[in-house]
Amino acid sequence: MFGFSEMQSSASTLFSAYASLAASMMLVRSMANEIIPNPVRSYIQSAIHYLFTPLSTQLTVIVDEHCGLTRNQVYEAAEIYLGTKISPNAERFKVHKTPRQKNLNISIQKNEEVDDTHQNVQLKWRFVSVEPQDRHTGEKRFFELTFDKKFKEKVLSEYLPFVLAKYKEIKDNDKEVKLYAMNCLYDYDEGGGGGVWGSVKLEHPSTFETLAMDKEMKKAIIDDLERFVKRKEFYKKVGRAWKRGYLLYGPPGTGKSSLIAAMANYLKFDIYDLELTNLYSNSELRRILVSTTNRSIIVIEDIDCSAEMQERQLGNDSSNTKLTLSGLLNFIDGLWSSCGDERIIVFTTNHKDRLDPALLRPGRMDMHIHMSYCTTQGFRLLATNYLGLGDPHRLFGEIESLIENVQATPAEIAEELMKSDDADIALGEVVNFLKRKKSEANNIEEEKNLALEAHDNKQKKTSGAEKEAKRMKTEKIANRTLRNCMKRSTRGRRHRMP
Ligand SMILES: Nc1ncnc2c1ncn2[C@@H]1O[C@H](COP(=O)(O)OP(=O)(O)OP(=O)(O)O)[C@@H](O)[C@H]1O
Ligand SMILES: [Mg+2]
Repeated sequence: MFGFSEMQSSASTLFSAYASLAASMMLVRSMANEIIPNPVRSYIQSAIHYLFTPLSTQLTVIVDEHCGLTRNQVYEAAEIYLGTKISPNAERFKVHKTPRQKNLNISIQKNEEVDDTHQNVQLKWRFVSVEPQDRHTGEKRFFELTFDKKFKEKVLSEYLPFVLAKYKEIKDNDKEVKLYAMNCLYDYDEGGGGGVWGSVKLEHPSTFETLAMDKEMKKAIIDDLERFVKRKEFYKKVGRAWKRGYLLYGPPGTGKSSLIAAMANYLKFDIYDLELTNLYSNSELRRILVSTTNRSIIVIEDIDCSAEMQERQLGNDSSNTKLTLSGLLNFIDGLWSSCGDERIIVFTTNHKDRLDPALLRPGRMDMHIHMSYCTTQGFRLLATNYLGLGDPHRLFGEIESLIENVQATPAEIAEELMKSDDADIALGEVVNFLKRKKSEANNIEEEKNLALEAHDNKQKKTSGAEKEAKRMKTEKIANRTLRNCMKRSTRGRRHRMP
């Protein structure tokens, strides 16, 4: 057993040992502080810290709201994307909408967390907002994305691009398609056009579902559009401007303008309606085209009527002071592509045969689309759309056999179908209309035949003497032309003689 005095002495020994150890430690530390330079010291400290801290398997990526002065796209994408991932158990979230947006936007609250899974990778997002430190700094907002370290590559190369693509999809869905026109009283504050163009919301309800046209042609157009929007890299690789040209031709009322609206609604591209008759020079045309935005359809309706533009001259002959077809073709051929991407150019005409051959040259307009008179297939689609018919109606057979022999446009058929909600009445109107049209066509044909017959008879009556006089007159003219040509060529040779 230890007595009290023994215990006292051992405690004091212990204390003095501790005191001397502490003193030597302090000495060593102050010596180390003096001998070992600062950077080496902090390296040793962090190495010791690393050795004694349990290894974390988690990695956190910070997605700041801004990168420099511009907004970080990944942040914007995360904000919108996470709105679609809010769990049903969430107790709070934010909702907002601007006048130009179609749908409500949902986003997460400060310090809220959202779990996500992508190809078996578990991810946790957290929205952090730091209050401003002083008057000069704003609120700092960012997302933290945490996941297992071993998926770092997968998250960076697959998951985040996936979030960006989803964001684009959501934005595109929310986008309002606009129709821009020049020198009109539309809203000029909408941006996109630098004051040259005014815009209104495109209210045209036409879609590929409502469009009556050859099924295969319709599919070919949709496939072509889809291929076009997906091929950014391809166009870059082959050094071509990322644009596509369509020529739509056919009689009035066959759906050319409706097809353009369907394309715009399908791709969510804005339409720029370019009225060439309002333009007077190539430089004006260039200015107008440069101020159109990406992801748009530039439309020139009735291009055959615009062909006269070649005649319109202003001032002298230099290429910029008059508007020419070649000026327009230069832009189409990609000279202006450096200031735009993802453009579609559409020309429409009622008379393909009247177009300048330069417009029809291969490679200029990528697709020539014929919008034809209503076919039986087209009629079925219109009847289904307008009357909501599920099964074939008893009048279909009669209408279809009439349609095969009459040139009626989808616009005309649609007008008849609109006359009543009652299928029997509306389809009866279609039958009457087609019959009327057929008899009109027969009458015209008859009149034409009669006129031809009369002409033939007149020809036959022309006497032999008259024929001989005509022949001699033609021969005289031919001889005179030949003499003139010979005179000119002799004169030309004389000039060139040394
Ligand atoms: N192929 C079609 N499918 C569905 N509806 C059509 C079709 N063609 C015409 N229509 C109907 O007729 C209306 C007029 O057609 P649209 O303006 O598209 O014809 P267009 O070919 O552009 O005529 P134009 O040569 O006179 O400009 C459309 O609003 C639509 O209701
Ligand atoms: Mg039209």
